[in-house]
Amino acid sequence: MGTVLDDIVAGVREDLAVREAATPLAVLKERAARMPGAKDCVSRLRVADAVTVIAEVKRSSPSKGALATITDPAALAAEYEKGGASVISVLTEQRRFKGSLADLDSVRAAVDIPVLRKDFVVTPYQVWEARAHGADLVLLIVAALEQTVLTSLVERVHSLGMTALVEVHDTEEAVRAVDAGARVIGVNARDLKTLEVDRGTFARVAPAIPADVVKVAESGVRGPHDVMEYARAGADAVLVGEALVTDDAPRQSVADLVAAGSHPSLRAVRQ
Ligand SMILES: O=P(O)(O)OC[C@@H](O)[C@@H](O)c1c[nH]c2ccccc12
Repeated sequence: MGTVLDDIVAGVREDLAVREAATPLAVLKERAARMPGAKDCVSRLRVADAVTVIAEVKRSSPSKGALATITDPAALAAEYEKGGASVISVLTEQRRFKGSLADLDSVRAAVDIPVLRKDFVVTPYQVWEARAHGADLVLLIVAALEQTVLTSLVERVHSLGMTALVEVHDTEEAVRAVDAGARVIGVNARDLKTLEVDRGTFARVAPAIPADVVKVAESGVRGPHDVMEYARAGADAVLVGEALVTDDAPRQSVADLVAAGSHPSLRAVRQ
């Protein structure tokens, strides 16, 4: 029996085959060419004296099941932006996360800040798709990719002007991400093979990431306190989903996380 990650990727490949049959790569490339260029993300994610916030549009997850209905992802994303989010993450995986490329389209049209396509990207077709739908960043998960494939996908993302957010869960994967040319690395506190969350993961893995690479702490942020913990461990940004989609006042909650990320007490530890 495979891991949760194997199961998800198998489903993603099936859905992908359907889209590939419907929309040839050449058509996607034409659409991508007509899109406004991707926005620079590194400078927005790494800001002096502050941890930035990536706020996620997420309906459901394999670990928790249904989280929120989110009938209007554009409206939610606009709230996140007003609260001070630096980037919006949009889950586009359909089976487990109940996302879609249509969600990406509506969020893209609703906000000015960069948008991340969050999916299980395993082929160049999905990278073109991300650009054709206006994404500025693309998630690439090291645990789901062989090294040569990872390297070529990072290159493809960067060659289309987008930024790869390369996700790791341990030191070995962090080294692979760096070798593959990642400029932004996300350390996921959730193990995608078991779905368990360990908030200590970031602090253990961060030392393996070079100083010039942007460090994102992903998953398990419950509120301002966790943002400050991740900040003290050296995070440049945090990626938050569940705590925001299950909140009645997402704009205020993003604002609270942003405020925690620039709390004066963090200056001394972060210089
Ligand atoms: O909902 P949380 O615990 O705040 O986590 C958000 C985000 O990190 C999580 O959705 C995530 C991180 N890496 C992923 C890879 C695929 C799907 C989802 C994810």
